[in-house]
Amino acid sequence: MKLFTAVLLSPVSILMIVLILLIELVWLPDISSKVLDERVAEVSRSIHLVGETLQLSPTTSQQWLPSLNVDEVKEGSWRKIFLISPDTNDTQLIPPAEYANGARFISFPVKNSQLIVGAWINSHAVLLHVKAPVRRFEMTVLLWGIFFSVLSVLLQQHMLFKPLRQLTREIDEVVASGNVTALDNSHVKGALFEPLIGSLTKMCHAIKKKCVEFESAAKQSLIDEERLNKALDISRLGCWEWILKEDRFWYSDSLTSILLIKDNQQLNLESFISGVHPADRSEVVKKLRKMRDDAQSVELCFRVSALSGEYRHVQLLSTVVLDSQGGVSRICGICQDITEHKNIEASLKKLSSAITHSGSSVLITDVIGAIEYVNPKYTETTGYLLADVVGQQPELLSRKLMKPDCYESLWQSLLSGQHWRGELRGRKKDNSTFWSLVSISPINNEYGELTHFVIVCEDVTELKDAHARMERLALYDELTGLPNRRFFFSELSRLFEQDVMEYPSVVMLLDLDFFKTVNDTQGHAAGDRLLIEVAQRLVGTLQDGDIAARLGGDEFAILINPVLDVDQIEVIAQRILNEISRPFYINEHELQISTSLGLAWLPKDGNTPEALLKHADLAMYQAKELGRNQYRFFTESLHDQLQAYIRFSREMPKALETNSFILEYQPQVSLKTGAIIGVEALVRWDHPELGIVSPQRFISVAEETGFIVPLGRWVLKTACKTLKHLALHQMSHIKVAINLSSRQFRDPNLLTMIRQMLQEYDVDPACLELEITESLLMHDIGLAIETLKELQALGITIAIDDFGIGYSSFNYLKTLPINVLKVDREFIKDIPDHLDDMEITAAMISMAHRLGMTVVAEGIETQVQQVFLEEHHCDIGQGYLFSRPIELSKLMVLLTKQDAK
Ligand SMILES: Nc1nc2c(ncn2[C@@H]2O[C@@H]3COP(=O)(O)O[C@H]4[C@@H](O)[C@H](n5cnc6c(=O)[nH]c(N)nc65)O[C@@H]4COP(=O)(O)O[C@H]3[C@H]2O)c(=O)[nH]1
Repeated sequence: MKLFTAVLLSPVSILMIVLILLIELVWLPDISSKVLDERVAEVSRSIHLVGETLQLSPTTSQQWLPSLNVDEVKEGSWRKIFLISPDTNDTQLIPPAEYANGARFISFPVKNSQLIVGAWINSHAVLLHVKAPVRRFEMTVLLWGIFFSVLSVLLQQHMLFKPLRQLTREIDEVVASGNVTALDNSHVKGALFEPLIGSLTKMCHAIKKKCVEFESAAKQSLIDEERLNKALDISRLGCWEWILKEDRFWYSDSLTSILLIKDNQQLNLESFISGVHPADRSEVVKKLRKMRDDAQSVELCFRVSALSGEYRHVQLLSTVVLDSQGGVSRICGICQDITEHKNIEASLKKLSSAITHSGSSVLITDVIGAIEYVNPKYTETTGYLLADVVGQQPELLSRKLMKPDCYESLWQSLLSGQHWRGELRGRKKDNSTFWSLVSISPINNEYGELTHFVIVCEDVTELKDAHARMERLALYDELTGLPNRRFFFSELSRLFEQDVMEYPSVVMLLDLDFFKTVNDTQGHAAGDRLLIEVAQRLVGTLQDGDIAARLGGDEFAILINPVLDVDQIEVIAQRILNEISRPFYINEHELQISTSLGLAWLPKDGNTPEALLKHADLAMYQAKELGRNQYRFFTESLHDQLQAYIRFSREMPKALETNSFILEYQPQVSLKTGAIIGVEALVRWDHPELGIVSPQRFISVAEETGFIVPLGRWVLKTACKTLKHLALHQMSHIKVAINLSSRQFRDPNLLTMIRQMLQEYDVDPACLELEITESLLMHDIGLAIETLKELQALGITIAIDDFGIGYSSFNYLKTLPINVLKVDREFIKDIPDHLDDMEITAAMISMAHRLGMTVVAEGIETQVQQVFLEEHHCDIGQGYLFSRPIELSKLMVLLTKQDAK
């Protein structure tokens, strides 16, 4: 069909069709008409000849010939020609008789015998004659035309369309593959297309080149876009546009995180404003409206907040875009996250305010030390305003007021970029000088170049004065003016550092007997006065070069170095004892005290200052134990005591765990009835190596180490168990007294512990007696009284132990909540030999009774003592005369026997 159309539409076919159409429509009709006319003329001539032949008068004939009506009738392809006599009006058709040359001649008689000659000419036959060669010609032309058309179409197909299709396919493939340079022309045959292919290839290369250019431009544009986005991201910047007509905001991606909005969130004025921090909203709305209404560009700083509570500071810069009528159509601008700037600004503000309001003077100088800034504190301290000193070098850094080596080291460290700190002297506007603790820090810029110094000065003039005072205080006792413990210790240490000691030295330690009581009864001022006078007397007993120091409280130390005459030491010691035991007159009161002296030789009695002092201390305690107002030298046996101390303090906690402590009970007998009415619980230590150890050996150690607290708890618990045991055996009238040391008494848990114990063992508090000593009351008398009252409120009885041996005073005793007074064994033991003791004992019993107290006499060993006490109405007796301390089982036997009586 395609081929047919191609052939039909080929130029040859069209030319041929035009030619045939011309022949058929123009030339053939014309020639046919001419041939037919010629034939008619010829037949007319024949008919004429027939007329002549028929002898029709030529005239006549000629007359009628012209009038001969030759009627041409077209009837089918025939043409009839008639020759009619002029007179004849009536014509009758007579069928043709003869044909010749396409004409049929007829003759037929008509009315009046006249002849009518006629002829029919078969025009079809005539024209056929004419058309036949034409038709042949046309046929020939048609055939050749078709031939050439087909040929041309085939040639076109072969030479034009096929390569063209191939080329098209190639181009399609290239287009599909996108590889413009890959045009393969090997399949495209025909020289016709070579220029085209050449041009196409060129075009491809040109396109390729353009593509490459385009691609690289596109790549570059992508890179540029990415860079731009990165730059926007890094600078925390975004673009935005407010399309007013639609009330819609367009914004760049980077703004999502800046404005804390969701990805692709549609924004209009309302939703945009809803993201603004509530406190900033009204201002933002006002400014945006102003922009819109007044076509003004504005700059806005505000906060945006997210639902999470997070908020950021942003800065909005805008410009208005006008439409053709001059109205504002859009507002566009940029928006930057300035949170960090704001934070930095805030911290800078803080820093600046801190510097301005700093309590220290702050100066900022340039790199050569010229002042650029001073804060108000500097002005306050020195009197200089910024205007007075700007551009000048601070005096602090000048050579004038600094030692040369200090100046050198300061500038050396500063110029090497290091911080410097030290004390410098400055000068005020009034020319007076002051001391500053100066801290100088070099400031580098972002390139690491030294640009400034920040100098912070603390006025330490007062501090320096105080320091000097403190140094004095650090080495000297403020009250007495004597060297203090530190001074004494360092002097002692200095001696130990000597390699060879030509002469020995001696250390004396002393503390005042009953000083605490003086303090409590006469007041602290009197106590202080006493200490001052003691110090003066001590110094008075010594020679130049000897050191008397106050170690603290009522404790003094003396260093005699060197000791040229060993025998003289005892003389000095005795002199000291004498001096201290001389009465003191303070506030018009006569005070009599004594002291106990402990002496240790250097280097014999200690390898270190600590050991030497410890040994002198031990000797002093021994002097105290031996009755005070005496001196003792350190001996090896004292050293043994020290060793025991160390050993006991280590072993006691374990002993408690292994139940190595035992409680014994010493009966207390009513001197009226002779019946046992109570017991004193006394602890012992059943030591695996030492056997039964007396409390006199370990209680002091336990007190010093604090172990007395758990040990005391154990004693109380055991005593409560015993009380419960006694109650079970119907002996609930028997009281148990336990000793309470001062360390236990200061334990804040004491009351709670006692309450719990009483409750746990269901003990009647009235059966429990707590024995305290006077020394226990010395620490904080107010607190002690309060505690005792609380214990009494529980129903517990309080007894004061060892009464009479201290600075006991009935005046003082009456203020205390005490139920029982125990007269110490010291007063009993020498009855009846010492009249003094007997008188004192009698007085004590009598006074105690007046104060409503029960009196217990300790250490009764003889009948005489018992009788004496009974005579003086002592209530209760305790001592070996009645019983030694015994274990519970033996006590039970004793009590059972008594009950049986
Ligand atoms: N020469 C002689 N001595 C007599 C006579 N009658 C009693 N003694 C002894 O005198 C001491 C009386 O106890 P203290 O004055 O409370 O003196 C007690 C007390 O202060 C303390 N102590 C004992 N047990 C405890 C305790 O559980 N806790 C506390 N904190 N201290 C305790 O140990 C000190 C000594 O206790 P002990 O060695 O048991 O010595 C007991 C006792 O055995 C006598 O007729 N002649």
